[in-house]
Amino acid sequence: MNFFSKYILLTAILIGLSLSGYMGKSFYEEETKAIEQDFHKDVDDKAAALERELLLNIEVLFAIKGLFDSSDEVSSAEFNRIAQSFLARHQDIQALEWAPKVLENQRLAYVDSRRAEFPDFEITEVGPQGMIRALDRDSYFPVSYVAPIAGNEVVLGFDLSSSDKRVETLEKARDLDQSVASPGISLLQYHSNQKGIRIFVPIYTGEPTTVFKRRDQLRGYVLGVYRIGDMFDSAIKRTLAHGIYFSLEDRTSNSDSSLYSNFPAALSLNSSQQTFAYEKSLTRFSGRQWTIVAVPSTGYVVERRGKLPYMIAIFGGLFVLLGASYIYAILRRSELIESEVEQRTHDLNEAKRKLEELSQTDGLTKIPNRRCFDETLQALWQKAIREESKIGLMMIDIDHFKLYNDTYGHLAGDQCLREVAQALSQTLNLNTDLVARYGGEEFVVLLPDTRDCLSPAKRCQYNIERLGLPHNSSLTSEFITVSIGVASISPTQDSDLVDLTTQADLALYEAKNSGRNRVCFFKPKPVDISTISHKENHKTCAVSHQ
Ligand SMILES: Nc1nc2c(ncn2[C@@H]2O[C@H](COP(=O)(O)OP(=O)(O)OP(=O)(O)O)[C@@H](O)[C@H]2O)c(=O)[nH]1
Repeated sequence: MNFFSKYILLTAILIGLSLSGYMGKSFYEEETKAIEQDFHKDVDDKAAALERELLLNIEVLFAIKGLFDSSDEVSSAEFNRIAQSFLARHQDIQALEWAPKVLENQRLAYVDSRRAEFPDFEITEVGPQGMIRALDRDSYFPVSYVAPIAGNEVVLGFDLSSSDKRVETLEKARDLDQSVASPGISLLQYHSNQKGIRIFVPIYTGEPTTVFKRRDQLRGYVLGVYRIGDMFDSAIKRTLAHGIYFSLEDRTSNSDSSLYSNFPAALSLNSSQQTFAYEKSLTRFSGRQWTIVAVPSTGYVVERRGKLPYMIAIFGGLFVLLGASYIYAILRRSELIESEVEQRTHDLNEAKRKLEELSQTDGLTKIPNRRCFDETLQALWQKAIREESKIGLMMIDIDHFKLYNDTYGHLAGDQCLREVAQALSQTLNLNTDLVARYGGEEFVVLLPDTRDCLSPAKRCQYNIERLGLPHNSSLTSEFITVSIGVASISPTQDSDLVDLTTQADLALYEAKNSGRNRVCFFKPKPVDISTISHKENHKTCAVSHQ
């Protein structure tokens, strides 16, 4: 597999995996948004339920206010009767109370009148050691009626105006003629371990329309004490979703005050939960601004998480890897086929090369054959014409070879031919010269660009005789000898290639006729026969063309 294919495949895998991951992530984010919307809706539902609960509770106070508005003297029994009917339906009310305005000069008479019902009755306030008789002041707002009395006995006679902060709240309610809620308060004195709020509703004589008249005509306050935890729980029970952690904050003033929380003590929020954290402010009521802070539990999120994003990422990735494996297998297979084709082509080329070599080689002597000689001569001829160079040709014939065969046998004759061919090949420079078997016991040597053909011819004649191959029946020598005809030509466009072989042949003929074991050189015009002796017994002749 080449680098480019690998690079493309790897890039495709990376892109595929990234896309799968991206799609999985997109689905996951979409799912997160849907869960977030669900969560907001659930919290909004609960906030609305709490608002309804609060309104209902405030309505209870206005219903009791109606009782006081319709009568100047509401007895303890009347108050208890209506209060009990509300308490039966509102489980989150700690107490419903009536606190009339009592001036300092009315204190004794008032206390006496209340003692008719409660012998130990006293106007009280919180002292350093517990409840004490209220200190003297211009006016008091002692809790006269309490329903239910059980569990709330301690607040009977408690002067609401014994704390400056509370006085502030009372005066606000009085001046505005509205219900006003206190900040979160401890309900320990009511034997409750949760936080609560008091909501005060002012009661007047008649219907005062100005602040001054309200201050003047104030009769007292109807108040409700509410357990915030229970109120919150009963509101939550009316909605369906579970698994949400809530905390209720009073954000009326700048400093937050926690009124209620169902967060587990050791809860540490993970990043997913923090992502979903949501705050919902309730409609302002009785002068207070409450806010719900909500965080889903891990179960809430897990319950709503589907497996689709993971499936998309995992199966997408697997699909990409499978696809890539399939493509890899196909590429690998085509690569194997390609390499097989290459190997076969190589084998074919090798076989072809060998065939060509065989077709150019003589089977017996393993030197180039006649065909090779003809083709080489043809090529050299054209080259010599272009380069205006010479070509030399030797025709070498073993002397009395028939007699050799007859004497030593045909197989020995074959061996003799091999040795002569080898001697010729070793004598000449095969890088430039071509030694070939011309046929039978005849050899040719092509000498390209050679001015002196005679010297190599004589070397050949000498080296073959020097082989010392015995030839007892030879009429020329006791050893194998050769006759050599040499011709040399500078070819032109007008000259004929056959001329060279003819001339060499004529020279060979002359060598044979003039006694064998010699070199004859063809001369184109008559010349004097000159003898150039390499060794004394190596004869050379020249033959002129007639
Ligand atoms: N052993 C063997 N002999 C061959 C081969 N080719 C040709 N011959 C023999 O070579 C001999 C050539 O004989 P001739 O043409 O009469 O020539 P010669 O006997 O050498 O006589 P001159 O050439 O005149 O010296 C023949 O007897 C062929 O049979 C071959 O491949 N192997």
